[in-house]
Amino acid sequence: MDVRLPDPGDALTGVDMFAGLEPEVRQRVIAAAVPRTYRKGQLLFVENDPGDSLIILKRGAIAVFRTSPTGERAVLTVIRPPDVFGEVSLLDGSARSASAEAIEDCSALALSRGAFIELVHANSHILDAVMRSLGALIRRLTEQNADHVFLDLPGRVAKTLVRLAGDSHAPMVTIELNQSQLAEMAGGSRQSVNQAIGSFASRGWLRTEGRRIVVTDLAALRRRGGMTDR
Ligand SMILES: Nc1ncnc2c1ncn2[C@@H]1O[C@@H]2COP(=O)(O)O[C@H]2[C@H]1O
Repeated sequence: MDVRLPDPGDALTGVDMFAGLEPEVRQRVIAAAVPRTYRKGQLLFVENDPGDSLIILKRGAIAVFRTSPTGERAVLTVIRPPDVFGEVSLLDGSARSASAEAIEDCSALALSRGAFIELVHANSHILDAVMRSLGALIRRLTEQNADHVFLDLPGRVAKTLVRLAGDSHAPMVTIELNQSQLAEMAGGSRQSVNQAIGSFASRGWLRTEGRRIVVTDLAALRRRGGMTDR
């Protein structure tokens, strides 16, 4: 009997930017990329560093953040695999637009600027995907701007939690993020974010378990974050 095993995939499986590549080009990307590991708490780069590589995250989680002159952090996003980041400085040849820190132990592949630019020029699929990823970044920035104008802090906390829960349809979703990281993402003080979390917990929308937040009513958080129900 002919038994078909599931396709084990490769290092680029699931990464939108490299989807639809011919196998030969795909192999060239993998061959050009250098494996990297980052320990939890390790800084990958800080804003204004020269942008020398694109990072393809295979395992772990990375916080992308900016730091104010007084040292406060604003987390712009948390990258989880399979995803790519660090493309902005490679494309415009400028310095890193934000800093990146491993918030879990990570493994990744780093593609040098030269290899990335060569692939973008040689391959219309990659060019399309790069444009899609820049479009997505611009939409995200527009939404973040609007949230800061139109939502109060509990609304931003609710929306941040929904975003972190991803596309889950499960009745309960566990988010591995402590309250300071959540405050950095929602753009508020720890104290006011704690108050918002306490009020959501008292309504039965979530519960906290140490460094985790277990969301029990995603629909209620979606409504509080001004998001339309699916
Ligand atoms: N506001 C943001 N939201 C999501 N990702 C971002 C944001 N700003 C920067 N990044 C990512 O963080 C990276 C920092 O390095 P680069 O500027 O090379 O490329 C950047 C993007 O990949």
